Amino acid sequence: MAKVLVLYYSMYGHVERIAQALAEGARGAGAEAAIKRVAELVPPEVLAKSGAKTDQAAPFADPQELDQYDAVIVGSPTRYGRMAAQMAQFWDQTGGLWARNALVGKVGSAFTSTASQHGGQETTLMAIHTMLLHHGMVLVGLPYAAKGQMRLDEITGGSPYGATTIAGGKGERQPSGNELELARFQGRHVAEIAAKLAATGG
Ligand SMILES: Cc1cc2nc3c(=O)[nH]c(=O)nc-3n(C[C@H](O)[C@H](O)[C@H](O)COP(=O)(O)O)c2cc1C
Repeated sequence: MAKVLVLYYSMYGHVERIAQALAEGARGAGAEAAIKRVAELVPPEVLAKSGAKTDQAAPFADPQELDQYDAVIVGSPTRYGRMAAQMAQFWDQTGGLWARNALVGKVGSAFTSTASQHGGQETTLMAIHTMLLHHGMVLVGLPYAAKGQMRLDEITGGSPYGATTIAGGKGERQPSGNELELARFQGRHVAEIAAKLAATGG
């Protein structure tokens, strides 16, 4: 059974919801899936003023635990077309893992949320991919076999690089059924590939 970590940062809950769907998908493929988040860097009074969702059930991850998983799926809201500082700061503490090649050959995957439809989802996903490649991870995206990403009858996230959602300028839009289904597909796909790699000792 593959061990999958869905590792996320979410200020307003959109990325958190996609993280849950990814874990559901991974569990559906027989994996053991944990959902954890990274530490907040914004002061509590600023968070309160900005209406942040502070009640998130996921425990905080320790950067040193990443080598315990067969796959790590990394999600961050898009900030100026790249990942949030909270997520980058977490990975900036993984130099020791990098130095001993601890994540080489494990599966890495990415997901994100933007306010606007064309607000930089792919650049964020690929920035996460770059980071995962530096660790020697094997990238898994969201194949077009997940047909929901071709939909044109409604506004939808989802790209071959990973699951996404569109939150709206005030965070008023929640992940749609289609976006959650795409995230479940990605979670299943990651778990299946991680299980195959683990079975071959990869
Ligand atoms: C500093 C900052 C920069 C942002 N940059 C972008 C951006 O480049 N493109 C975009 O569409 N949304 C941008 N947003 C909106 C966030 O992506 C949005 O709040 C997030 O996707 C919601 O996800 P969450 O609920 O998981 O926090 C930005 C938000 C902040 C606070």
